[in-house]
Amino acid sequence: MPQSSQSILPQAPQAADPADLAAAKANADAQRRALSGLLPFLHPYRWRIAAALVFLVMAALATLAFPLALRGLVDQGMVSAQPGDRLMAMREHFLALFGVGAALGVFSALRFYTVTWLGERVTADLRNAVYRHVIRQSPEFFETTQTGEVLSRITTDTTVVQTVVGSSFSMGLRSTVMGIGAMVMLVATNPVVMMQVLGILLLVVMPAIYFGRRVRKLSRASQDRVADTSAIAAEVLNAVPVVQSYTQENGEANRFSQASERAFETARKRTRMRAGLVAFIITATFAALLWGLYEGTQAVMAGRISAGHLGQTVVYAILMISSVAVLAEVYGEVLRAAGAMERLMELLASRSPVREPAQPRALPLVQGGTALSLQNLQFNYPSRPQTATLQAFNLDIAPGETVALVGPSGAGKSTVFQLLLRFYDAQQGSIRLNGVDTRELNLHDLRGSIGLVPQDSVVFSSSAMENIRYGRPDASDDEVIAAAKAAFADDFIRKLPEGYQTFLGERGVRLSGGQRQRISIARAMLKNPPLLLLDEATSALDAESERVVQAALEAAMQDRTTLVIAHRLATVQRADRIIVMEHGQIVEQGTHTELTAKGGLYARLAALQFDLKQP
Ligand SMILES: Nc1ncnc2c1ncn2[C@@H]1O[C@H](COP(=O)(O)OP(=O)(O)OP(=O)(O)O)[C@@H](O)[C@H]1O
Repeated sequence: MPQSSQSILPQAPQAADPADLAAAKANADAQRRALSGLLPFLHPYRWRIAAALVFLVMAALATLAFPLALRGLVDQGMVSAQPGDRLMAMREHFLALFGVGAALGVFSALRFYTVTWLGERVTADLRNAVYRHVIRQSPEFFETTQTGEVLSRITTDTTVVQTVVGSSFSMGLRSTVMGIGAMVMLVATNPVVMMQVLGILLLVVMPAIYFGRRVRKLSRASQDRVADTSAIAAEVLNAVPVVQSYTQENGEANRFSQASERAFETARKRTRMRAGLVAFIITATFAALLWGLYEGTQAVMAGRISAGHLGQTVVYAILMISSVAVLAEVYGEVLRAAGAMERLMELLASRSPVREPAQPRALPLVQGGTALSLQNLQFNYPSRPQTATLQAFNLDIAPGETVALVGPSGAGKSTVFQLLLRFYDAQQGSIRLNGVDTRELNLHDLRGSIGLVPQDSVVFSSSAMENIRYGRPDASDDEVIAAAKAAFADDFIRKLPEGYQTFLGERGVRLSGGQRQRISIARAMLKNPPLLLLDEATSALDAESERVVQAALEAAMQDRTTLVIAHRLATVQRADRIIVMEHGQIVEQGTHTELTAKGGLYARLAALQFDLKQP
């Protein structure tokens, strides 16, 4: 877009504007903050970094020694009086040149290996840290951040950082060492040319810094657009059957390509900015070199310097100016990484609103289940602060009791589970497990004592054995099989092509709904928690599957406290107590018979849902 290049140039005269200065400072600060976020990741490898530096300096010194050896060859080797001596001297000089070349080769290889290793290592650590952090975030985080976006951050953003740590950074350092080395050599051999070259360098560096600000912003924007495309792809790829059944393939493909086009457009702007910079630097460098060569040849012809001296000066000047050119390029890359790092740091800085106590209390054990006490709960989801999802909610459950939660859709039944697991904290009131407030417990202890069988059974892309073992990773094969038997899953698992070792496909696509549920129930039974939360599925199971799933659930409820969001008549009838919820409140409670006799909401729901006649 024309405005991007035009908008930079007129900014210069306004630089004195305090708002502009403040913006520039904030920008530089953001850049520093983003990059300093890398330091903790580099720290463990400081000795490798030191080794890389040594290799780098050695390689740079070898490069710098090359013009010296060349000068020796030209001025001494070639101009010796005796032809025999000349041959000897030539051989020595060529040997010296070869030595320099070999040193350059070896040290460059060592530097390359060490630095690339660092890049890969630091990126892997960064990826792990971001993933480790994100996976601990509360559901609230995922309400605003799409999974595809997180994936893109973990993959593409870290790859940008990798380019810098594993390559640009070392290129930058090498160029700095070489640039300074060449400068020192130039000062020693030709101070006048040196001053002139320095002047030209200033001309090259200043616009680089100027362009850099925009490059970083555009880099961030470009990474954001790439993340948008990932977010769309992740969402749609998880729902391909729905997309196809609504024949929305074209629509979805277009939505994706629009997002990709936006990503391309931002990348194009960023690249054009950098291309402008490169054009400027190369032209300036060429002009400087040609001018230096012209001056040099004049000096040789006038006999003021030797041909070897000129050759040496020209090589140093090329080295120095090309170092600056590389540095400008590296600077662009570093800014790009700062853009990517900025977002990664934001992810790493996000704190879950569900805080763990500094001094957690131990969860006391109670025989036969967990005693639950929900007192005066008042809760609204953070994204809907005006709507109370639960209000004045009081519920006490004795150890071993089976309590069914029923009520119309949206009454807040699942919300009770969310609060029990402490995915959210209630604004008022308390939840106690065996007398201890859940906020005083370690999240690991709290959730470790609860088994959840969600409505949508989650099956991971691994074998049946591993899927069930997820409930207790240290369980033996026999224990897994016992849990599968208890959950009525053993039969169908054995009939799978490779029995317990059968790969179940991503999200368990190779299983039926009822089979997935039984895997999920077996997993919870293997965990053997004192408190079980069951969210019964209403999905259309055939009568046979329904019967086995029901049997599996009943087996799971033995010897523990169970809270079940009940949809099945059988569950409701067998529950010790039924809690009827409406608009986030308990409106009735009792047994099936009591509530049916009462003729209230439950009786109406039962008549509708369970096809019962109203009393
Ligand atoms: N993450 C969320 N953010 C905002 N509101 C939410 C969120 N999750 C649920 N709600 C709202 O809270 C209310 C209670 O939802 P909940 O899922 O607890 O109902 P439910 O009784 O389990 O319903 P169903 O039987 O349909 O599953 C609903 O109005 C729902 O729209």
